[in-house]
Amino acid sequence: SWGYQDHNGPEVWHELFPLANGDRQSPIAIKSSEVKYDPFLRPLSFSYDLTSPKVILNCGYAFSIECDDTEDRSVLRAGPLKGSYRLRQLHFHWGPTDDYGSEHTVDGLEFAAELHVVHWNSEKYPCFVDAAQQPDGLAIVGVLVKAGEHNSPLQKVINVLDVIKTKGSQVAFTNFDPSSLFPESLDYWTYHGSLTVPPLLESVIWIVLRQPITASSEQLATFRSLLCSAKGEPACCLLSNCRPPQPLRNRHVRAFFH
Ligand SMILES: CC(C)NC[C@H](O)COc1ccc(S(N)(=O)=O)cc1
Ligand SMILES: [Zn+2]
Repeated sequence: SWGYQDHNGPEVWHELFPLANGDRQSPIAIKSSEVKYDPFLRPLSFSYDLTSPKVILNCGYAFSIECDDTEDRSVLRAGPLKGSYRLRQLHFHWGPTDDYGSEHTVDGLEFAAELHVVHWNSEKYPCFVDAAQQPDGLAIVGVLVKAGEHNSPLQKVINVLDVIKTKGSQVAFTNFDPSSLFPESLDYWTYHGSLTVPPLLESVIWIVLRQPITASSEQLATFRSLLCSAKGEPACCLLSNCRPPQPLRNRHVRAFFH
């Protein structure tokens, strides 16, 4: 199936997933000189319940912290959004070295990694899978990660990665506040895009925070020690799981700040 190697990576995803060549694909290259300040955009408002996260899972193409989204306990509101979006999961993308690995880029700058905090429109749709089929179904907060200082809230996540080395493994993971990974400034850019992995559904209101967070080189190296192979298969390290920027086509990026 699809992955991030030459034979099954982003350059060939269109063979199985025609949306790969769609007109609202993600990620994109953000050019700060071409964004438009929108005075009608509001500050982001989120309220996360520490007990929403339940398990951390190696899904083969990343690791994700899966949350209990059976009720509105952890939600994202305001910003560019109409209504309330419920927290579903959070995960990271990274590269083979600290020199690149983010999915969104800013003025040609690639960051070492990128955090995605995934929410779905629980006011309009009954569940994540339905919402993921709708143009306003998902809201994903993207946080750029640059190599630098050790990140202590992130260390809580990194400490369990050795227990979920192989694809399909999972372990309990709770009492965690996803906003502990956010930078101090909630300034953001926003645009309409897609999932950045197959099925590449064009259902995402992207909210990319301007201020990166940091992680140490050692912390970033731990991401790359995860395996995309299952237990008993020949070991294959997940060295990179970032999709390159996609054509902007007929889209504008709006800024909350100016
Ligand atoms: C049935 C489909 C919707 N299943 C989707 C699957 O759970 C993966 O969900 C996701 C969710 C978010 C992202 S990203 N990188 O755009 O934030 C990628 C895949
Ligand atoms: Zn992602």
